[in-house]
Amino acid sequence: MTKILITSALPYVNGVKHLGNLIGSLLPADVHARFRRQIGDDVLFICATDEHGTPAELGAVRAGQDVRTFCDAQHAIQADIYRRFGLSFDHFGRTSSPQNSALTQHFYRRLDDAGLIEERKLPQVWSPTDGRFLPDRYVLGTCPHCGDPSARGDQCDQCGALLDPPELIDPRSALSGDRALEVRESRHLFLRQSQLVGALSAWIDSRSGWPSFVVSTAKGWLTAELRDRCITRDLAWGIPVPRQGFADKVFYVWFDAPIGYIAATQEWAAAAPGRDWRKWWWQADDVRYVQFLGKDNIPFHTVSFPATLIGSNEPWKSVDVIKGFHWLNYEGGKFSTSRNRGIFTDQALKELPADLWRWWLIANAPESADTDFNVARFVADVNKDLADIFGNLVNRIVSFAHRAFDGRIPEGGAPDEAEHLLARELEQRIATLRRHHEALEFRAAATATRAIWDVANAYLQHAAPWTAIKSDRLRAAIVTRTALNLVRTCAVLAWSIVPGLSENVLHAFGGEDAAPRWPRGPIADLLDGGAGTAIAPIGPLVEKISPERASHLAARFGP
Ligand SMILES: Nc1ncnc2c1ncn2[C@@H]1O[C@H](COP(=O)(O)OP(=O)(O)OP(=O)(O)O)[C@@H](O)[C@H]1O
Ligand SMILES: [Zn+2]
Repeated sequence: MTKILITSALPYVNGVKHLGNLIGSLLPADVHARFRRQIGDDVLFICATDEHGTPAELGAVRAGQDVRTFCDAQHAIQADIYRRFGLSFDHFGRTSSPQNSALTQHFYRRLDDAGLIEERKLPQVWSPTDGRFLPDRYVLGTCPHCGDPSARGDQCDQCGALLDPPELIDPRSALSGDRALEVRESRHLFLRQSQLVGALSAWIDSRSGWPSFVVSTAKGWLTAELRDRCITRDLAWGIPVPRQGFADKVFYVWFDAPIGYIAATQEWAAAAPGRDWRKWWWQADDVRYVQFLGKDNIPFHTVSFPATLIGSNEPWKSVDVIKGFHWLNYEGGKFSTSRNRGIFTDQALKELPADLWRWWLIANAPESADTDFNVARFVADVNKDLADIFGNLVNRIVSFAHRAFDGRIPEGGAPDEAEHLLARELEQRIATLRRHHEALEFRAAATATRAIWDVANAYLQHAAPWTAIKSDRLRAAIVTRTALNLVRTCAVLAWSIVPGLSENVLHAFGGEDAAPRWPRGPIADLLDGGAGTAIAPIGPLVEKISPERASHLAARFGP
């Protein structure tokens, strides 16, 4: 049994996430966690909302709430959506927890003791009207690189440039619109990442199994002149900086957010007796740690956070594998939260069951390149894969068993050549599927899952128990028994990707396992077993998306 720690990039607290966020981090992490539980590994799957920083403060201002109240509500909204999407976190925490505050201050002290923190004076934008410094997104203005007039102090969404507020042209306050801004000096703390280039390079070289673009992005940051990173901000909302002269400052959100993986594990441990977070994070050489994220998060997880962990000189667990994703784009353009472009997770669930989205996203995960979401393709793929192939398979054999065998797995008859062939083929295909899951190859895992459904359909079509029953009841019995077991096996194998659909099937077979076990032992025995088991009727497993509904989706979410 392997101990597997899985974390997904922390969704920012501000607002409902879109399908791009889902496939770029949360969903593949869930599929992997489920698969690992199925093969009997000891899994801990941790996530949290990332709650500090200026977008949360500004969101609260817009909502007319204090930041804590705003974050409480936003966290609850996201937690509910992820539960309905079937994301099986062991804990979904919050970076605004007391645990994260204590731990972030601990890391700061360790880094300071190691000589890796430096105080510097920085020019910062000050608003006389607001009576405060305006970091990051508190300043709006024109991008100095592309001239876009809607750039924010931390970033230009148009050209992607990372910015500092004083660089903006025609700057104004996001709070009051004040244009009479001044630049004043303010003291800040820097994490001296430049001192750690050697250690970070050696650390990256000691890892394996990362997608090549993750490695090259990480190395790109290390070979380029690695800049020391400012880890404090002139804000009120955030984790206080325990240092003289810093009473009105907090840590920068990107300093405390990844520490939140550990803090959320502490929250998990505090929630029930007998749980020990140290087993996962402290001298945890027996743990395999896999992180899931979208490509813009790579530098923070391959440079900044490891710098914090390594710089602390303590035996913290660092990530073994970083599974990065490219972008899921939407109908030829970008998903955009600020422009409300694309399909958002709450709307998706109002339209269709979670598993339809889960299936398509995993089958089309942007693993090796950016991928486009397109409503027409989505409808066609889901109808074919889930309704025509998987759903039809289940309905045909279960309803036949009810017509011909009283809704039970029939007894009698012996496996013939067709069943032997089927068992051999399945044995190989299950091994292939398992290899893809282990290698974090999600598209290939979906393809291999669908291929098994195809094999099952072909067997059923060819062995045709509805014909056999007219002349040879024993032959019809063995085919029905085989096909029912095959359907159950298909459901078990697909569970990590489409847990809701699979559980509908497994419950009909009387299965109640929290995580249905991956097939063990000879497949031939599995296919021949279970005689006498009653199977509850299953209605249509997947309702096909009708042309009317497809037009509605296209009209609502089209380009
Ligand atoms: N279009 C996308 N495709 C794949 N992954 C994405 C996409 N957009 C964001 N992500 C990933 O989603 C995760 C959560 O991101 P976060 O909540 O911080 O939103 P974000 O990066 O600000 O995205 P946006 O600005 O589009 O809302 C991150 O790992 C990020 O890389
Ligand atoms: Zn720009």
